[in-house]
Amino acid sequence: MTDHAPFPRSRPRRLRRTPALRALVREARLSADDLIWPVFVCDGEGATMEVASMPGVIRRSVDLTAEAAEEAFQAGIRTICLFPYTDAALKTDDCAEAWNSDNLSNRATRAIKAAVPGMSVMTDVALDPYNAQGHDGIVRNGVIVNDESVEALVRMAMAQAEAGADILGPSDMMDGRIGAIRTALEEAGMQDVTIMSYAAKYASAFYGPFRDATGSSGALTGDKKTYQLDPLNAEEGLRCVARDLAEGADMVMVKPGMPYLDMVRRVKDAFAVPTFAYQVSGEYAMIRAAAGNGWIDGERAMMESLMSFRRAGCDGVLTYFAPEAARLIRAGWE
Ligand SMILES: NCc1[nH]cc(CCC(=O)O)c1CC(=O)O
Repeated sequence: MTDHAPFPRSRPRRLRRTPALRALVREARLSADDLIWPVFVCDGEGATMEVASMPGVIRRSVDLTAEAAEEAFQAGIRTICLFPYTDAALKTDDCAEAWNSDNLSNRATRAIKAAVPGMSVMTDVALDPYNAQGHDGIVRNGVIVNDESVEALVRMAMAQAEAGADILGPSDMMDGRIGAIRTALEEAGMQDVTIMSYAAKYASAFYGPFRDATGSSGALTGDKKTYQLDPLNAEEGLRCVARDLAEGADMVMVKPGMPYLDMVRRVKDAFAVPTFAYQVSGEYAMIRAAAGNGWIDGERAMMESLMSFRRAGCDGVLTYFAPEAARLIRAGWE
């Protein structure tokens, strides 16, 4: 970096004086193209359910999800990510509902692709919505077994790809799943399906409201520390990113978002690949709760948080704020 001239030759405030000058030297931009909207899908028709710990977020039945996708598309959102709220009766130890071609997530994928062909659909590859044990992998005698879980994840991923998913998002953190899914896609002639790997995914308290939203918090026994990363480990996160890229991931993700922006920057600098972050449910809940209490300006805090992802090096962000932020961007937010 070049040294700047000493004061008063250098007066950095010169470039901050007017909106035009500030815009001229702005380094990063936030556009609706950078936003991926995670949505919760529930059973029924014309049905909505509120999520208590995520004010403003609702679960929608498949028909209303397709409608919401259409509206979001009008606002500029071009990728949507599906999470099913699965009936407890469909949760089993073998997680078979995960690869049912007519499960909620696959029905929603087809409905969205039919209603809004230009919308990219991303799906979640992990067994937790379908697992009686609430874990992302199959549990045998209290142990989350890796290789058997990977086989199940491959079946799940293939069902999602067949339903028309554009982006598969393995969020399970089992070893070897990216390679196994990539191989299966190639063998099935579905070589154009993309994979966004949840590569550096940490064992986080910030997922709490999400587990309520998908109904997996009740089922979960214990924690996810044997497969999700230790929050203190940065190098291990980088190794996971390297591994997932070597196995065939097209894009990688860091998760959660705001407490892990250092990881975003390190991943982007080290690998120079499409890099994403997930601003998770707990981050959303914090901003909403503080805003709801009048303690912060919710709109400005939302936009600033999203801009911080871009500054840190993210190509895009998964955020529950996506439609709201897209509308503000449309309206000329600076
Ligand atoms: N495979 C589970 C999954 N996929 C996305 C999230 C969290 C998203 C959020 O908190 O918004 C989780 C939760 C978890 O790992 O327990």
